[in-house]
Amino acid sequence: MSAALLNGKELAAKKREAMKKEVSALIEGGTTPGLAVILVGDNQASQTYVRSKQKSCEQIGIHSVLIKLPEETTEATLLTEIDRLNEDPTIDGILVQLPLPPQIQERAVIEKITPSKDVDGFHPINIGKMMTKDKTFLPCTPYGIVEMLKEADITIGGKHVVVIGRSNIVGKPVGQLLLNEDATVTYCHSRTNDLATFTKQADILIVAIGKAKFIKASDVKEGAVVIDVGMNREDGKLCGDVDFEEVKEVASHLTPVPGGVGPMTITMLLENTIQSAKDRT
Ligand SMILES: Nc1nc(=O)c2c([nH]1)NC[C@@H]1CN(c3ccc(C(=O)N[C@@H](CCC(=O)O)C(=O)O)cc3)C=[N+]21
Repeated sequence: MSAALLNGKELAAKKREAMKKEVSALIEGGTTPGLAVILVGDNQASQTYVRSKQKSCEQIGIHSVLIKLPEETTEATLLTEIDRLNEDPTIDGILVQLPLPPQIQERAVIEKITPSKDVDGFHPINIGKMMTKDKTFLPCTPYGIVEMLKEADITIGGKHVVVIGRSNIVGKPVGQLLLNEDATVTYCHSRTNDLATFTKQADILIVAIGKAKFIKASDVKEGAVVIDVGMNREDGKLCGDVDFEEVKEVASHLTPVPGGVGPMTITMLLENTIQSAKDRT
């Protein structure tokens, strides 16, 4: 058996084509969506991601502003910068690239962003709204995963979803979003005993643990849908948390890395920014 690929790159391109038209119409009506990205320090991976976000904005006509701050920036300086952007009427979305240097508290920064411009969906108010299924900005990676499942006509309701990883940006919210879609959700993590017992029960397996090729064919039920959120660099090559060559023989659907979840993450960031511009009062 060979799994069907869940092609995130292709779906991202399709969605961005539609967004381009939407942005043109918004600009026509006098509203140019604007995204501000703040990058503190010169982490190599972060610079690459930020460049990719900017390029994507450009492609579809979103106005993007990059604010580069030095590694030694204090928390107070960053908070002041965020406040300025909170008040800036040309900015609909604010993204502070994570991780931050150790002298800056992530929590304080996320809470400083006004919830109506929190296009990452990381603010506790927006997390709360997601839990209660109120309208809000959904975190981009989980949102992108749900969009990919829907595009492939994969039923979520009633399915057993097993999530490996419990981060605030991927594991926890992706489980919550799929619960909102009536899945039965199990969370596993680094302290789970006998992990394979759980993974083998998954109809939909979401892997976000940050260990290259960690999930093998023997961990996966025949016909399962496998979503690989991993982004590991192995001698310059990008590689997921799933052993692709093995798992493609047992899964019914599988996301590649690169070209799977990653491009959808950025696409949903653009979507949230457009939504925010539409909500401008
Ligand atoms: N405030 C904040 N929001 C984020 O959304 C955020 C962040 N901080 N910090 C870092 C992570 C990581 N992240 C990625 C997004 C897209 C790809 C992506 O498009 N990857 C391509 C490959 C890229 C390559 O070749 O390096 C792919 O999977 O095909 C990867 C990683 C967003 N993050």
